Amino acid sequence: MGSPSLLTMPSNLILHYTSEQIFINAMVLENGSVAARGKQPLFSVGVIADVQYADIPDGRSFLGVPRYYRHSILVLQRAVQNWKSIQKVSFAINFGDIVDGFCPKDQSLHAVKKVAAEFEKFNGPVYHMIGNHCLYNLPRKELLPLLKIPNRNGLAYYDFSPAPSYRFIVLDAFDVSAIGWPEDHPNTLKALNFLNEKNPNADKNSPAGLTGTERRFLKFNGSVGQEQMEWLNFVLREATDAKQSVVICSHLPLHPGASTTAALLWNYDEVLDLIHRYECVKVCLAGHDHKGGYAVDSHGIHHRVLEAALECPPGSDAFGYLDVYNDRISLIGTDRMESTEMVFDVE
Ligand SMILES: Nc1ccn([C@@H]2O[C@H](COP(=O)(O)O)[C@@H](O)[C@H]2O)c(=O)n1
Ligand SMILES: O=P(O)(O)OC[C@H](O)CO
Repeated sequence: MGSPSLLTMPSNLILHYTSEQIFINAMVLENGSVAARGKQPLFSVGVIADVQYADIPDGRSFLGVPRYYRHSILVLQRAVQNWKSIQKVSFAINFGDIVDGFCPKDQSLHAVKKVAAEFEKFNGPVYHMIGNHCLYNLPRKELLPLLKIPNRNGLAYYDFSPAPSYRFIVLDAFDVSAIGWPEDHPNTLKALNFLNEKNPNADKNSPAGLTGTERRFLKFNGSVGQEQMEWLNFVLREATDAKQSVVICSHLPLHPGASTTAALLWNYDEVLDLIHRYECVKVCLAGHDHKGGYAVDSHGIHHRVLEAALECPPGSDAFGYLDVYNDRISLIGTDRMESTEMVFDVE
């Protein structure tokens, strides 16, 4: 990138420009002072959710919403091209469910590798998280190395700091879950006991008879276990001490205002209680609830659930990128992914 130059044009606008980009950076007010305007982001991040690729004919969700299993990888390809064309996008986050549960099991490994290879065409790091559909296809011990997901004893939670003033936390929403662990694993047994207690239906994926937020007690969801909660508390304290703003990423949504109740993390309430003890969390991003959603909670935290790539009719798209500033994160969506401006207070 060339070194920035200063122009004045017209008389009250100050432009910084480089050979690659021109942006309005400040405006001279009538009293002669200079107001910051249209600042450059600290960094930008590509985002996509629920690709759910499978080499099978189009289908529908249980509720009848069309799903385009072969087209979704084309959406991912266009997302990667888009992120590559925007030079400021320095890394990307995939919000889980890269391959669909209907993928024939003898093709699972090939399908996961094929989607992972598309992400690798991006010229920067890609941070993945696991979703229920990933776990229908491959056990954790195969999946995590393929997606290069950092893990502790198979638990896929981690954090990273792309700039001194920011910390990203990736949760493992299927920590206590009836999918993905061996049948006799303590977390499988804990999850099955929990579902038996909370969901009276023979099909534990059915929310029939459950009301309000109880509808989340479904087998295709999961929860953050105790060890992960302790880690989350530790990272939030560290981020607070370092005066960092935190973005939490999870396949399962954390707030009922931003998601259908049937898609929520089982213990979303406990996670919210914990993050509300701190002031560092500014934005929570998720996938899983394909139609997408947005809400600001009682503590001013923005919850944005991303629209799914899987449900894009051929030729349409759902991906985006985040422009990250000190006091706001702008999601710039393409096509079916809505743009969202998330403004927050910083100390
Ligand atoms: N209202 C619903 C929604 C879902 N199910 C069950 O969940 C499975 C997965 O649903 P999809 O959203 O992926 O189509 C589905 O096969 C049903 O078993 C349900 O029972 N009631
Ligand atoms: O991505 P799926 O197929 O697990 O569906 C999740 C549901 O849409 C959540 O409401």
